[in-house]
Amino acid sequence: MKIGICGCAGRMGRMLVEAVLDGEGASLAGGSERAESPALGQDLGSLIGRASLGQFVTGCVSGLFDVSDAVIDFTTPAATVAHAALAAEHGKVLVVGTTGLSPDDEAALAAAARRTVIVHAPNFSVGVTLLTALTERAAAILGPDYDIEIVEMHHRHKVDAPSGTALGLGRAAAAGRRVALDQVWCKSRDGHTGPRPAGEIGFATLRGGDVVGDHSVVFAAEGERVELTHKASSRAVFARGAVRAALWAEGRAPGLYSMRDVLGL
Ligand SMILES: NC(=O)C1=CN([C@@H]2O[C@H](COP(=O)(O)OP(=O)(O)OC[C@H]3O[C@@H](n4cnc5c(N)ncnc54)[C@H](OP(=O)(O)O)[C@@H]3O)[C@@H](O)[C@H]2O)C=CC1
Ligand SMILES: O=C(O)C1=N[C@H](C(=O)O)C[C@H](O)C1
Repeated sequence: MKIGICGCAGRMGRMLVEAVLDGEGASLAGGSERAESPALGQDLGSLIGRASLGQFVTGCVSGLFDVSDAVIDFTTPAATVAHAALAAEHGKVLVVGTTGLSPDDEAALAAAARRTVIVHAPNFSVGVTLLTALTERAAAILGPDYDIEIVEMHHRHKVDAPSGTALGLGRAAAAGRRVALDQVWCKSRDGHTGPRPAGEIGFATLRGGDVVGDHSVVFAAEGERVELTHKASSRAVFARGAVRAALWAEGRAPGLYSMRDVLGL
């Protein structure tokens, strides 16, 4: 499968170029950056510290879709929405890792997924996908006596909060309790908050240094506490998962799929 990478010069973009080059069944179709990017014209091999590939960072994303069977996009919400429309137009698989999408952005992805295959996940690691499934089950089993708090820490460059993964874990916990997350969430606390309302799902966000991505789901009751934790120490786990999702997507019916679909969880 020929795979193109949008945002190929970014932290994840470079990991994705490596994962495609090293992935069985995958070959690199090319990589794009925004039209004004200083990375345009750079060799994709040199970009990741390997031998030259004779393939260069392009600003023509439509051309990238032309030469790809699947495109992987870890960029920004605005870019992802534009790429979803292009994927639908070209009938190509799109794998989206971008987080911080607004409800309108999510709706745009869902609309594009009526015409093509889109796999969208806030976290493509196998470990977090399992953690998400476990969180849903734990929330259902433990019930309302256990207060749910989700704690995440990421590197100082991260621009969205809470992380997409934290929100995904919150959604899973809410599903386990058969409630809608946006009816019960508390995304941050400050000042005289009063006691914790029953049924709330709380979030705490830490930022600093080079932390790749830590997530914990805490179930706290009177007399005991259960904590489920995942720590990523390399972005390679996200990149390998995204390539796995692209290969899985080949030949599927149009629709919006998740990493849980890819892993059958
Ligand atoms: N789902 C998952 O498993 C994971 C998701 N993420 C998410 O992926 C996203 C990217 O993260 P990260 O790599 O750290 O961020 P970076 O800022 O390092 O990379 C984003 C890249 O996208 C580029 N870009 C912006 N607009 C466009 C465009 N229109 N076309 C092509 N490229 C564009 C940026 O260029 P420029 O800097 O010039 O604007 C940059 O090179 C974030 O939303 C993050 O939360 C991260 C890790 C795992
Ligand atoms: O921005 C990041 O780096 C990450 N973002 C994703 C998120 O928002 O959950 C996934 C991962 O934890 C790294």
